[in-house]
Amino acid sequence: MQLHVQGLTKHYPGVAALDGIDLDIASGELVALLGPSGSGKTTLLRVIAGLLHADKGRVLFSETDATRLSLRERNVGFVFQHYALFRHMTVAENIGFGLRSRPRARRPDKATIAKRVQELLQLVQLPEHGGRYPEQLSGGQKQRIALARALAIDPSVLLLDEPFGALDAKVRVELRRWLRKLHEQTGQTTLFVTHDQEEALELADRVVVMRQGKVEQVGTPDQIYHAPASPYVFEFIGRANVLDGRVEQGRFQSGALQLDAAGTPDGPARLYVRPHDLVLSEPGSGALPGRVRGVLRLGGRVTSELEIAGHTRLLEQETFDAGAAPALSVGEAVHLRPSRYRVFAHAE
Ligand SMILES: Nc1ncnc2c1ncn2[C@@H]1O[C@H](COP(=O)(O)OP(=O)(O)OP(=O)(O)O)[C@@H](O)[C@H]1O
Repeated sequence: MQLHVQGLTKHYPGVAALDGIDLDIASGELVALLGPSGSGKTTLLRVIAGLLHADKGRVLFSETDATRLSLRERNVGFVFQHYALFRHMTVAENIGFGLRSRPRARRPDKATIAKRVQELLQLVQLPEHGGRYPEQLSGGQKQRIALARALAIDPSVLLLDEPFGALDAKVRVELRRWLRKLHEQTGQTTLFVTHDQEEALELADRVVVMRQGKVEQVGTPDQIYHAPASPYVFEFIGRANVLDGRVEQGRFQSGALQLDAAGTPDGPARLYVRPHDLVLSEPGSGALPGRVRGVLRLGGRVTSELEIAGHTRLLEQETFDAGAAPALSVGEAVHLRPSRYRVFAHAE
């Protein structure tokens, strides 16, 4: 099932939670909605689910206009961070709930429901847990059961709102890999809300970066990370070194540094470089002279904090291979060049 969102707008007093959102999700895609707190992720998910009505705009499931349909009619599956399982029901009863509560004409018989529940328990890799009660499960197991419950109704789309947000870091990482595998098995069109960049980049086919009720960029994890469309995306997605300068006739200049910046208009500009895209180079090659302020080793990663001469900003250099890391020492003079970078015009 495809999902289309057209011109969705939702205002609360003094805030545009959604400000003209357009989005097209292909059938079978796993898309992450990524943005800081308050950017409108949950509001968008709730409007798609039919839990909340937008002021303007449309939601379509393939060709069907779902804008006026109720939650039940939309037949979406959702899992929220705190959408607890029914405590008084066993795991199996929880999973079968959506099917049991269908109108009589569309309700499968008991044996069919039991078979479907068992299939789903297998799918979420908890085949022996059907008779347990939610309180007898770990946090991660509860969310896997919540996912099984959401899948039981063969939903048109699966909507997940920070489903692993309440779990500790190690379990989160395990579950996100598990979810990716599960998605490959089910092929279910899925929209996944997170404010964790790593989670979005690792899990999703495409990432939608949101900012103040608007879509800032849509792209594959690679595009979002390596070709961010704006300074906002660059700084939100990973670590960034920022250097002020100017673009003149398609070249970015900052002190001795000169780089190609074709496509960026002449005038004040900013250079954005990921810490691992900064490399040591020979002096006199138009590279930036700097001095080592500190060296931090964390496992196999060495992060060097460098002060660039003539600039107050600190740049960092890191390598993931400690063995190959140049042995920088504090106070040492170095020269640096970005191997990969983006230049954006910057209003002074
Ligand atoms: N019921 C409401 N009444 C008033 N303002 C609201 C309401 N719900 C959301 N908002 C506002 O709308 C904006 C978007 O909120 P939303 O919960 O969608 O953001 P979010 O990106 O999901 O944030 P978080 O990651 O913190 O959940 C915020 O500024 C929020 O304060």
